[in-house]
Amino acid sequence: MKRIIGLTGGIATGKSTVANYLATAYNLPIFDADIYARDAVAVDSPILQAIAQRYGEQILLADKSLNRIKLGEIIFNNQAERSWVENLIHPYVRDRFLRAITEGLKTLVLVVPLLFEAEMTDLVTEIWVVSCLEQQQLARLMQRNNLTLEQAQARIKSQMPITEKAARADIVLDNNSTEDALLKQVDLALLRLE
Ligand SMILES: CC(C)(COP(=O)(O)OP(=O)(O)OC[C@H]1O[C@@H](n2cnc3c(N)ncnc32)[C@H](O)[C@@H]1O)[C@@H](O)C(=O)NCCC(=O)NCCS
Ligand SMILES: Nc1ncnc2c1ncn2[C@@H]1O[C@H](COP(=O)(O)OP(=O)(O)OP(=O)(O)O)[C@@H](O)[C@H]1O
Repeated sequence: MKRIIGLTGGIATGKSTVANYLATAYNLPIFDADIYARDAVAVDSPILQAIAQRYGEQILLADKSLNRIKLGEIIFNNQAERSWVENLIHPYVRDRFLRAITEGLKTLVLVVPLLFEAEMTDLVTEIWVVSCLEQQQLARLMQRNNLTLEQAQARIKSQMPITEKAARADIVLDNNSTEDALLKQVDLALLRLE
């Protein structure tokens, strides 16, 4: 049976840190929902055209690509608009995952920030949640993305609370301490469910 790890967590809780380690230390193939979601809105794609029709040409940059900051301002502050955008993009992301799973080797890792929210748990055989306290999450998010407190809080609030995600995990990776401490838990998690 294939082993398909669904790696999730809250925004900026440490998913990419874990995924990079799984790729470099264990040579595991990584498939990332955020990258597929970017492909979905490539210049001239039908999905980007639909977005431009709804929000006007101002949602595009001079080179016709998506103005991600503007779309973020809309969807992280308005649940109805977020659902509208997600209904366009998530089926595309799911389809790309399905193809990756069919073509993939024995063990693969799907990095899916919205694994629960977008109902993609059926794609994976085990769920890992990278978790940290909201204060840490806020600090890391504000620093990495250069966001104000309000902007960072809006993004966090648009996701399922991390405690709920942790309650539904097979493995919870605690990322309140150092990166080394996080990666040691990854070593154990890989062994535990083998
Ligand atoms: C709004 C957009 C343009 C902002 O782009 P930006 O470059 O600032 O962020 P990026 O795409 O790298 O996402 C960063 C993180 O934001 C969070 N996030 C993204 N979309 C959502 C969403 N719809 N709901 C909650 N959190 C989200 C995730 O934790 C993600 O890892 C972009 O996030 C987007 O297109 N979102 C809708 C598609 C989606 O749901 N993507 C999630 C993966 S399926
Ligand atoms: N244990 C840690 N100690 C200090 N900084 C950390 C730790 N873990 C992660 N970070 C930093 O926090 C930020 C978020 O981590 P990372 O990018 O791995 O999160 P993510 O869950 O993949 O984020 P996103 O949902 O936005 O894709 C990064 O700048 C990362 O370097």
